[in-house]
Amino acid sequence: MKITIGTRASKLALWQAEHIKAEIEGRYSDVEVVLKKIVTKGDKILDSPLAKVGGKGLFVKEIENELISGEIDIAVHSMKDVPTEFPDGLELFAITYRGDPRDAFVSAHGKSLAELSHKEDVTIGTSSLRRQAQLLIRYSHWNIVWVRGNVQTRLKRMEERGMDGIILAAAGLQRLELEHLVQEYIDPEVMVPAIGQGALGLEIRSADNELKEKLKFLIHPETTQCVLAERALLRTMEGGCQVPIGAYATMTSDGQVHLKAMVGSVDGKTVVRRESIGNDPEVLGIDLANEMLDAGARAILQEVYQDHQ
Ligand SMILES: NCc1[nH]cc(CCC(=O)O)c1CC(=O)O
Repeated sequence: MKITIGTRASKLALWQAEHIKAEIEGRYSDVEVVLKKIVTKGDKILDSPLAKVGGKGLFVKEIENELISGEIDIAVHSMKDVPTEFPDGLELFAITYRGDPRDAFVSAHGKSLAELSHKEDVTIGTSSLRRQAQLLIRYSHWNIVWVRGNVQTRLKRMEERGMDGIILAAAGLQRLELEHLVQEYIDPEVMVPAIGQGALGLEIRSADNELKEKLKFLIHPETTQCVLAERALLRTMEGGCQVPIGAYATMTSDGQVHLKAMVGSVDGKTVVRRESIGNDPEVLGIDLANEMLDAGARAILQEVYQDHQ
């Protein structure tokens, strides 16, 4: 049997696809997995201002089209880039084990966030409103600048533009064997991670029952429950990937889902934080989102959408 995985061509995407390929081939000696690289709209406009307002699914549409037409059988995504809605005929079949969910600080001159906190004229790069908001909550006098592109490009821009550092996902740096660049890992309480950060997701055709049967071993039940709660919250807030929303869920020792979330204004001046514990990830995410919307998140998000249209 041959299975084709569709993937973006960035080093990180390829690592993730290779990782799933190795898992499948390690499990079945009679299955051959091949990778097909696909260029997405998001890849083409990476450095344009358009990418900033990109909208939902900039990195997945072309891949989904190839799934529908049968060119590929599986799409491997970073969970945090997967839209909350799927086209007819496709589904998010598996959420795999979650790696490191944290954000990481890469420092240009070996200084920690605490050391930089007293300095004037600090410039930090990020490509996420979530990270920007959470940096400004603590360090309101810092200058936050936009860096886009894949992990390697962002590191290069940091040097070229003389920034003091950038924030990246720990999981991405670890997968690219760039862990040595991390100055510090930021506690998820201080910087709440992006929805699904660190987990991988497999999208397949809903009707492909044979493949589903074969791949069910990749499903990680605890991660799935946690990420489903985070995604229910995001969906209820109608947030794409470019919103200042963070959510991170863990399992309690008695098997419940503990969801913590924050919504912050882009300038870091207003923030709504809530947490809750429950058994049903969907209900938990939806209820917490509604509670937060009523507690000020609705106003924050409306302002973000107005400014970024
Ligand atoms: N938005 C890009 C992206 N998508 C997934 C990761 C990292 C890996 C992950 O979170 O699973 C990154 C890089 C980053 O945010 O620094």
